[in-house]
Amino acid sequence: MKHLHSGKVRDLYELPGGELLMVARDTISAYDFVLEPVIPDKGKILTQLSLWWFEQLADVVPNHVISTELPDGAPAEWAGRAVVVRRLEMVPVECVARGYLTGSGLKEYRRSGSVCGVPLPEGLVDGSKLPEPIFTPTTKAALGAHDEPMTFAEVVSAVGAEVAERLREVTVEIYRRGARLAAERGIIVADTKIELGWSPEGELVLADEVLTPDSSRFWPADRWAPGGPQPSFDKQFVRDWLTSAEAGWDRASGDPPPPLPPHIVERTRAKYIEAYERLTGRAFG
Ligand SMILES: N#Cc1c(N)ncnc1-c1cnn(CCN2CCOCC2)c1
Repeated sequence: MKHLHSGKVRDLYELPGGELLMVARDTISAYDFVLEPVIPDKGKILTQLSLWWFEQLADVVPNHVISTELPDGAPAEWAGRAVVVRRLEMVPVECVARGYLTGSGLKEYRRSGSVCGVPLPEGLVDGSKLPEPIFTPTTKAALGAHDEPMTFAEVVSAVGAEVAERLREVTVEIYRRGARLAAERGIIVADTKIELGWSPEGELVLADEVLTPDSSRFWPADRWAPGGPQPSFDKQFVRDWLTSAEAGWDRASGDPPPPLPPHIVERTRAKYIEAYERLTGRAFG
């Protein structure tokens, strides 16, 4: 099959019939590096979580999933982490919704009191819950470049008013539904990025992955403490080890980080399984 795209953690292939095959790798990224070694089963765990969310959200927006059966010719090791999807005309906007202020949104807020042109109350800090979830779209930067924030007016210029309104409505609704369900299970979804595309029939369809720790910030709710960086549900063991004296890594050097030790790999794998089982109520395996 023909390779089309590679992201940090997933690849896209073209199948003979014109559909696409989206394959999740077991790789994990931190501090803008793809780390070594992989986290066993991460691709399968997050693919199964995303498939579950697609089912939960089918009443909000149709999705691009065709089949989870491994197509002929695909390596057996892709089983469980490869999804046959419809080929769409992707919308040229990264659709992001935020329910909490952190990362690039916090930086923009500190400079301007707003995020993507949306004015926010004074006095917010890192990790603050926003009064309402907001649509904070960005451009789709080329590989290696940074996505740039877009105001809603810029989205309108890019795709027209009606589509812009629909992008905002779908993105915020998916965030609200995901954040509410996750909160009931002890996980804060601080923000999420979705990808939307047009089907040949002109329908707006949810693509990519949805509400996974790769597309969203997952925080343990019982450790939420606004006023500084929040612990990551899935990546905190990795971040703490990489910045520990034991790792001996100088982040400012630009050198790639050292490989993760086995106990960090295993504890991180366990966190992905914990997120899957708490959210879906299903045992992984
Ligand atoms: N999903 C999807 C999809 C689709 N259903 N139809 C056409 N194009 C795309 C597509 C093309 N690029 N991306 C960006 C993110 N990719 C995700 C997969 O892994 C590689 C990166 C999405």
